[in-house]
Amino acid sequence: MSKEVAFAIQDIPGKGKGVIATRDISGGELILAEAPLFTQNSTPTNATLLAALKGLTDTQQREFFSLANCHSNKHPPALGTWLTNALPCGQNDTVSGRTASKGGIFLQASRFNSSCLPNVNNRWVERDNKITIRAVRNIAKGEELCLCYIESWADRATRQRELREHFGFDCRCAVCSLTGNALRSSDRRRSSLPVLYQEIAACGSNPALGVRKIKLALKTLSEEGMLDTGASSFYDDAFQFCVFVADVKNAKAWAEKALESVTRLRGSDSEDAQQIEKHLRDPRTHMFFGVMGRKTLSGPE
Ligand SMILES: C[S@@+](CC[C@H](N)C(=O)[O-])C[C@H]1O[C@@H](n2cnc3c(N)ncnc32)[C@H](O)[C@@H]1O
Repeated sequence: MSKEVAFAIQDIPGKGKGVIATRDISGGELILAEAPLFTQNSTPTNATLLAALKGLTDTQQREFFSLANCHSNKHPPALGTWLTNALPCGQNDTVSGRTASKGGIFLQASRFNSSCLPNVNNRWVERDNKITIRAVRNIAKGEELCLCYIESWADRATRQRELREHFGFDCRCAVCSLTGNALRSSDRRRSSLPVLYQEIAACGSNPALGVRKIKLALKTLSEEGMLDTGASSFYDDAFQFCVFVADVKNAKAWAEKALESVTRLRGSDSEDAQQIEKHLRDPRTHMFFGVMGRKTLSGPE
């Protein structure tokens, strides 16, 4: 991590507290690595939370209850505070259906607000028992640092419904504030992404079509300003299609894009990055190399 702390937690008008960059931050930079105050399985009850809180010091209990609680009308304080602040401790990805089996409360990481065009990404590092937060792009001093709490590949009405129901606020991020044609285009692009994702997954017997659809998905992400956060799995899929048909040159080109993207999002020490790096060195080591007979596809533009 860089010598100088990159952020400060402060009051943000209309959002309670939030996190502001106190200096310029480079894309991929590790901003925070923090151990949880405590963790729970992904669906705790008020009783399991109270039992966990008993194991904490008075100061830690006060710190927990000083976090935001947007569910104070619906749930007891411990559960309301958990539901407002818990972050996944494991892989959490609603598009692919992976859901973390536990969550955690973090005194700093739980202060990051949400945007549908986030500039930071969270990852749980099991080995270190810590959550890490990285910049997904260059960030200027003074910008607010935001995660995205929900699945961002959805139209505005869906995103707003989720954020209101689970986090009690009306999102006014740059994307939710679009109007007219700009909003319609954004909605169309974001709604098309989960469909493309499924279609690409079904292209195993037609890698050439798979790569064409991947290029369309990447164009869509780029137009939506989401390449930084959304492209890595598409790059990896394109790499795999090239591997199926023993297209070494294009497999390497896609793997390079995947590695660059995953490293920025998750760090070079992440399992995903290490796996891609291994295949980048020699795509022939991939278990599905050449399973479909030789063919030349295309590389990234
Ligand atoms: C995990 S907390 C984030 C930190 C919180 N703002 C605080 O004061 O501690 C989640 C809560 O922050 C607020 N919040 C997060 N993102 C927001 C946004 N984009 N606009 C308004 N409020 C937001 C909501 O009240 C939400 O329930």
